[in-house]
Amino acid sequence: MADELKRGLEGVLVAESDLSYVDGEVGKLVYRGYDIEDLARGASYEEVLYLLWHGSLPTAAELDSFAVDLAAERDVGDDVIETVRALADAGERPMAALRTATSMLSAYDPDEESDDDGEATLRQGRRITAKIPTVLAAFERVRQGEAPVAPDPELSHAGNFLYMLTGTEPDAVSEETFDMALTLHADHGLNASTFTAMVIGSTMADVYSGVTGGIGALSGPLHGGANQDVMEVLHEIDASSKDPVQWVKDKRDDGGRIPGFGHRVYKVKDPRAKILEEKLRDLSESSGDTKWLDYTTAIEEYLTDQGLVEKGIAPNVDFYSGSVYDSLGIPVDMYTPIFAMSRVGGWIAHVAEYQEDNRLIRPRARYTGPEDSEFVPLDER
Ligand SMILES: CC(=O)SCCNC(=O)CCNC(=O)[C@H](O)C(C)(C)COP(=O)(O)OP(=O)(O)OC[C@H]1O[C@@H](n2cnc3c(N)ncnc32)[C@H](O)[C@@H]1OP(=O)(O)O
Ligand SMILES: O=C([O-])CC(=O)C(=O)O
Repeated sequence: MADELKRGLEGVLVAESDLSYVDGEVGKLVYRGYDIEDLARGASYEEVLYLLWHGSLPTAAELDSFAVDLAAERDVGDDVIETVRALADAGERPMAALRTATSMLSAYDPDEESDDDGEATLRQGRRITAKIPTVLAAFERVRQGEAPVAPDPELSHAGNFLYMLTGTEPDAVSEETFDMALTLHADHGLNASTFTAMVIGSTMADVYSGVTGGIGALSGPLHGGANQDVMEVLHEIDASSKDPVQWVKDKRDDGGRIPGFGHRVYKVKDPRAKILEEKLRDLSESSGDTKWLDYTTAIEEYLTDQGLVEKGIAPNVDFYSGSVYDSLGIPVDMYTPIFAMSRVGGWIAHVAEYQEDNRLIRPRARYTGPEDSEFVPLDER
C-alpha cells in the first residue's frame, strides 16, 4: 500500500487545511465553510482575503482597517517600474514578467530574512498582494506606450486595478464584476500552484519564493493558462467563420483537448463557471453583444450532448472567465495574470497555515532506471 503509485498525486492527502473545500461530485466550493456563491455575491475580495488569512469574516471596523493597511502597500518603487518597462520592451509575456517582478519585490521588503515569527508570512504576503496589481497594470500601460498610473488608496482592490489599467475610475458594474471574479479565484484547495507554493514554503523559504513558484505553476495551459486559451479559441472560431460546434468537432476529431473543460476534482460543472456564466449572460444582454456567450453556450451544449459532461469532463472556471474579462476591455494575455492577482491570497494563506505545523514535503518516485551500471571514465567512453 505504502508503495502504491499515484500518478499526478491524484487523491493523495498531504495535509489538513481549514481554508477551502472542493466537493467534486456535487460541484460545491467553500472557503472556511462559506459557500462560494454567497461570498461571490455578498463579500468583497478584501473580505475574502481577511477570511482566508485571519480565520473569520471581518466586522466593518476590522475590514476598514484591513483594507486601509492593504491599500497602503500598493506603491512599488521606480526600480521595479523600470524593470517592468525593460521586460515589456523585450516583449516578455505578462505571466513571466509578473514572475520576475514579484521575485524582485523581495529586495524592497522591510522585513528581515530572520523575521520568521509566523506573522512575517502574512505581513509580506499583504505587501505582495497589494503590489501585484500595480506591477501588472504598469506592465500593460508601458507596453501600450502609456505612462503607468499611480495607485489610488481610496479605491477598492478591484476598482484600483481597473483604474490603474485604464486611467479612468471604473463604473460600479465593472468594479463589482471584477471584484466577484477575484473572489471566485481566491482559493481552491491544493491545486497545482498552491501545492507548489506549499512545497516551497515547507522548506521554510520566504513567501516571495513561494509566490514566485506559484505564478510559474499557474501559468501552464493545464492550469490557470487555460483561461487565455479559451478566449484564443473563441477568437480563432470567429476568424475562421466556422460554426463553433463544427470547430469543436474538428478539434476533437484531431484528438485535441478543449480548454476550459475537465478538472482533476470536479466531475460536474464547476460552481464558479456557473456564476461566471450567469454574469456573462447579464453583461451580454445589457450590452447587446452576445457573441462570446453564444459561442460558449453552443460549445457546452454540444459537448454535453456528446456525453463529455456525463463522463465528468465539464466546464471549469476558465471556460467563462475570459469572456467576462473581455467585456471589461481587458487584453487576453492579462487573464492568467489576473488569476494570479487573486490566487496570491490563497497561496499565502496555505503557506502560512502549513508553516504553523510545518513538515518538509518530500515524496518519492519509483525508480525505474538501470541498476549496477558500470562506470567508465570519460577518456575511455
Ligand atoms: C483553474 C484550473 O486549473 S481548471 C483546469 C484548467 N485546464 C484546462 O481547462 C485544460 C483542459 N483540461 C485538461 O487538460 C484536464 O481536464 C485537466 C488537466 C484539467 C485535468 O486533467 P486530469 O485530471 O489529469 O485528467 P486526464 O488528463 O487524465 O484526462 C482524463 C480523460 O479525460 C479526457 N479529457 C480531460 N480534459 C479534456 C478536455 N479538456 N477535452 C477533451 N478531453 C479531455 C482525457 O483525454 C482523458 O481521456 P482518456 O481517459 O480517454 O485518455
Ligand atoms: O483545483 C484545481 O486543480 C484547479 C482549479 O480549479 C483552481 O486552481 O482554481
